[in-house]
Amino acid sequence: MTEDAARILAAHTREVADFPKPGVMFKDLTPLFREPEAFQVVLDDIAERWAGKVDVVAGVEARGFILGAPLALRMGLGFVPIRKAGKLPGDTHTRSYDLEYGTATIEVTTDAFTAGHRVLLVDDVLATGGTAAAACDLVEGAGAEVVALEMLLELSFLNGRDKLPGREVRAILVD
Ligand SMILES: O=P(O)(O)OC[C@H]1O[C@H](OP(=O)(O)OP(=O)(O)O)[C@H](O)[C@@H]1O
Ligand SMILES: Nc1ncnc2[nH]cnc12
Repeated sequence: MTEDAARILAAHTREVADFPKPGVMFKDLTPLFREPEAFQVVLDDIAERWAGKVDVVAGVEARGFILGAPLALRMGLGFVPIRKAGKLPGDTHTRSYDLEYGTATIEVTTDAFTAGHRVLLVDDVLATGGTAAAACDLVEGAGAEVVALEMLLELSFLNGRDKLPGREVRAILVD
């Protein structure tokens, strides 16, 4: 990420202690999402990095949608929603995983990806890495290739990258 984009991202992150559970320091990116000029700088940074190198953008519910859909449009690509369990109609692939503050199951429809498609996977925060690892598994189980992950923020003390060996992960490291 360019220094400009990283500075803007840091300036538009709000920290909320003890949310959603005691002991968790929540990194809230809604200040970024509600400032169009700042959000555009971050989207442009990601779009320029991956232009011509990916075929589709996928994002994880819910905050990955806020980032992924405008990014995909900006890149002239389609967007695939990876949703929490029970929300998508028809046949789905499913994965369950542990979160910093609970457990979750995510799904994608079996017709979402074309075999061999190069996927850019996006979300707002990499914490334990459970969501990202499960999402990679889903995409690749569906026959597509995860080219890289754009996560905006990475919580350094949770070592989420350990669950993503060999993956290209772009994110700003935060405490
Ligand atoms: O690295 P992990 O420990 O897996 O955590 C990261 C995930 O947690 C948050 O989503 P959350 O599940 O809270 O759902 P939301 O987007 O609906 O708020 C965040 O947006 C990531 O998807
Ligand atoms: N501490 C945190 N802040 C924001 N999103 C998260 N997702 C998982 N852990 C999180």
